[in-house]
Amino acid sequence: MTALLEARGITKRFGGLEALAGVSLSVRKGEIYGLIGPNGAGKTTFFNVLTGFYPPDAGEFIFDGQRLDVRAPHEVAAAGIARTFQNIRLFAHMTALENVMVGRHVRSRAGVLGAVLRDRATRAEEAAIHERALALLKYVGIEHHANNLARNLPYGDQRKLEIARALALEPRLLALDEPAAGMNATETAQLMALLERIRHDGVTLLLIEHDVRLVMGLCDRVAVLDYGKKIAEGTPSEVQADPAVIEAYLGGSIA
Ligand SMILES: Nc1ncnc2c1ncn2[C@@H]1O[C@H](COP(=O)(O)OP(=O)(O)OP(=O)(O)O)[C@@H](O)[C@H]1O
Repeated sequence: MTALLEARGITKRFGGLEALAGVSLSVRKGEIYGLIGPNGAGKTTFFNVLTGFYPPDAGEFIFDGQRLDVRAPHEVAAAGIARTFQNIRLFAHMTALENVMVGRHVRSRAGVLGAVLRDRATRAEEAAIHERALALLKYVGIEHHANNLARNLPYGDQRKLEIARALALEPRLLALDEPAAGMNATETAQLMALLERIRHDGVTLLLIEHDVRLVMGLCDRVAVLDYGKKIAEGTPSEVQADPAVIEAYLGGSIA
């Protein structure tokens, strides 16, 4: 399998703190790749550097064979990478449907002028965006919430809505920061089925997750970060048995 995303020596410092110390890893096309590690290990920082929130102090990302040169978060979306956040970031006062339509507009061709003039081509594009947004809500299983305000959705459904909005960008890589956080067992099981389906439909997944059952049950490979360094990489069972990993998790088993 070829690499979709390669991180080469990614380093990020905050003052004297090295949050990422030369992290290299490679996510293959079509796999579900987990990024795990204790609190403060640098996982979210890795996502933030990947998605243009912070520039790296050293290192580079190669995406689908090309150097990823992003200076702002919207550029990474155009390159084919979408993400969700640890703390849900939805437009709380917009409906579920509108939240997904906003994501979709990044891919629209009408632009600002078209939106102002609202010519026939623009109206046709709007209708298509509306259709597609509805289809995405259905895909993640929350079409019944289309006209409800995002903030009124149950927590697990807000997480699914975030995923629908990210999918509206038609990413080749979907980066999920703790997608199961705050979910109960039923919601987590539904989420796992959804993530499998997304992968099956051709999107590569990179996810940060603390839920061990989800990581072990879903990921093809995982990398373990500890104090900004990659200390292990392999299949979930390989990593689980790695002494350095057990040590990083304070001497306990991570299962
Ligand atoms: N903007 C920032 N300014 C200063 N320090 C930061 C910043 N962002 C992250 N850090 C620090 O970098 C380190 C790595 O943080 P990060 O959030 O990436 O860890 P994490 O592995 O995602 O942890 P968690 O599992 O708790 O979310 C931490 O020590 C954190 O305090």
